[in-house]
Amino acid sequence: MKVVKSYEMKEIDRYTIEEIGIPGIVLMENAAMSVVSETIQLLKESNNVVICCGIGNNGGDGFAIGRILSCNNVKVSIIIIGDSSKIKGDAKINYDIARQLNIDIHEFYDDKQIDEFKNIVNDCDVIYDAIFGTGLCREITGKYLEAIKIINRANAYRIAIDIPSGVNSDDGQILGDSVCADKTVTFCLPKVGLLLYPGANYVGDLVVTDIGIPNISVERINSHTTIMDDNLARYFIPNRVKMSHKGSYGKVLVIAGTSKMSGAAVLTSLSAYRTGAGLVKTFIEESVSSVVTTKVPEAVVETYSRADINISNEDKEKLLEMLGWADTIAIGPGLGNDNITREILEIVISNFNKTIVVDADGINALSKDKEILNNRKCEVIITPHLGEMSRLIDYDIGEITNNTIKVAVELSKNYKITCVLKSARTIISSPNGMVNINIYGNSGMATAGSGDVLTGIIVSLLGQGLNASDAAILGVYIHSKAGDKAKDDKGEHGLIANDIICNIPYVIKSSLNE
Ligand SMILES: NC(=O)C1=CN([C@@H]2O[C@H](COP(=O)(O)OP(=O)(O)OC[C@H]3O[C@@H](n4cnc5c(N)ncnc54)[C@H](OP(=O)(O)O)[C@@H]3O)[C@@H](O)[C@H]2O)[C@@H](O)CC1
Ligand SMILES: Nc1ncnc2c1ncn2[C@@H]1O[C@H](COP(=O)(O)OP(=O)(O)O)[C@@H](O)[C@H]1O
Ligand SMILES: [K+]
Repeated sequence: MKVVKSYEMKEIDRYTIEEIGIPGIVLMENAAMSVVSETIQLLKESNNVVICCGIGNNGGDGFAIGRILSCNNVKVSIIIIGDSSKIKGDAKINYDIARQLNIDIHEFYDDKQIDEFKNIVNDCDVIYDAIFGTGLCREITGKYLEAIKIINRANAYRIAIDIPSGVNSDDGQILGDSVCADKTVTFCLPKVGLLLYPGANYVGDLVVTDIGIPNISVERINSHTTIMDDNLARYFIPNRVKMSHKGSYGKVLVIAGTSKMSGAAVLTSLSAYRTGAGLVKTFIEESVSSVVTTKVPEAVVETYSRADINISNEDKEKLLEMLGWADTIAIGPGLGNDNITREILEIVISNFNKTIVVDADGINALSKDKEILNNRKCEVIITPHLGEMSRLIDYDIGEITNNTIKVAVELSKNYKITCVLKSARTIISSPNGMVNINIYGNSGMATAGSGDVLTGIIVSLLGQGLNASDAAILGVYIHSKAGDKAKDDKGEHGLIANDIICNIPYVIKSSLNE
């Protein structure tokens, strides 16, 4: 599904109204009706509903919602925040209708009305927030800020219209403060700001409604941003065919684990199998290879020595032979931050001619020498968390956190690689500028080894024939849905990486409706 920024949504509206000829007032009516149909059940127990309206079209939606609810015998009060004499266009039409119907309308224009505003808001049990929508364009101050704070303190259920007032629809930043909604009803398509943190914290349950905008208005918008949803996932999952054998589903080479972190090799190899890989070979330091043979008996284990500071000629030969065997490679989890890791990475990148996933210590090696990336034969997916990204591009973590999409896109374009920037809202960016935002997962997944599992899932999908971008997007989806299933079972606190692995098969099975 496409995700849009404010200017893209405005262009969709403009085209629909000006070129197709559906009047704006019709869209506003559809928008209001869709909000009422999504929320009327919530009003059953409610005695007092308050609609806080700004003076733009978001406020216009609010006036129309007020009228529809009032016609359905719901007790409604409308409070206009701002100068009502400035209301114009479609919003003015709905404002005038509300006045004609004698709906209870108040104004919060200056400090003199603040007590009245507080009393009305504190007395209600449901608040519709129609102060600002996609037109919010600067820091919120004065009475608007005051109003948002009062709304958030009220003991009421809060429903945001299109977007919580205060969230920047383009990047999820909070412009001063924002209404903290229990539910957000957004129109036509999700806005980027609803999905990224911190904005996502203010959204509550998100519902996207159809307001009668034709597909053609949406299709002509060249949005670069998408989300993977449950319906779409099944079309990405690689097929299994009856006439097949283990070689049909990918020969996956996992280069991971050292004596300090042998478990990383176990997690990555096992995840690759659980995602459907036919054959997984694990290349690991000799002294800890028995950990893999014991914990993943299905894996074929090849060993090398880390006794010296350089990789031996014999081990290099062994590695080159495996590069000829493999369909795809994952390199980095628990591999150690030393010269041998850098050497192995360099050998892989400069000799292998298919697609690889570089994670963890593989990324740390790249941070020290990004030139390795420019001298390559293979396609590369890298999967940094925010700290690894900070080391890789030498930006402050805070700067990366506030600009996840921009930073990932830049890296993808500069090095022509697929970037999976991992966080609570993982961003997947492709060299062609396309971006996918992952909306699933939970804080239980912030646990050691969780990233190793993701690497195993992505490399497995590569082995089964997906291209880099699809493997990264579907891999992140499967990982986070498996994390969500694990959370349903165990909660967030005790969730460990192994629980994510156990749930991979069930996510794939339920996506395929098997
Ligand atoms: N178009 C359509 O077909 C449809 C659109 N729909 C609805 O329209 C919404 C978009 O409406 P919109 O463009 O009128 O913007 P909106 O969010 O109401 O805000 C603009 C007002 O806020 C003001 N303002 C901004 N920032 C401010 C600040 N920090 N502090 C104070 N003031 C600030 C700004 O003032 P100005 O910048 O002019 O001074 C202006 O007065 C959209 O989200 C959806 O709900 C639906 O009905 C479906 C059909
Ligand atoms: N709060 C969260 N919500 C959703 N997903 C999360 C959250 N915290 C971490 N994750 C996910 O868990 C994984 C953690 O990976 P990483 O930091 O590399 O772990 P490790 O290095 O221990 O394997 C990433 O896929 C990340 O997106
Ligand atoms: K709003």
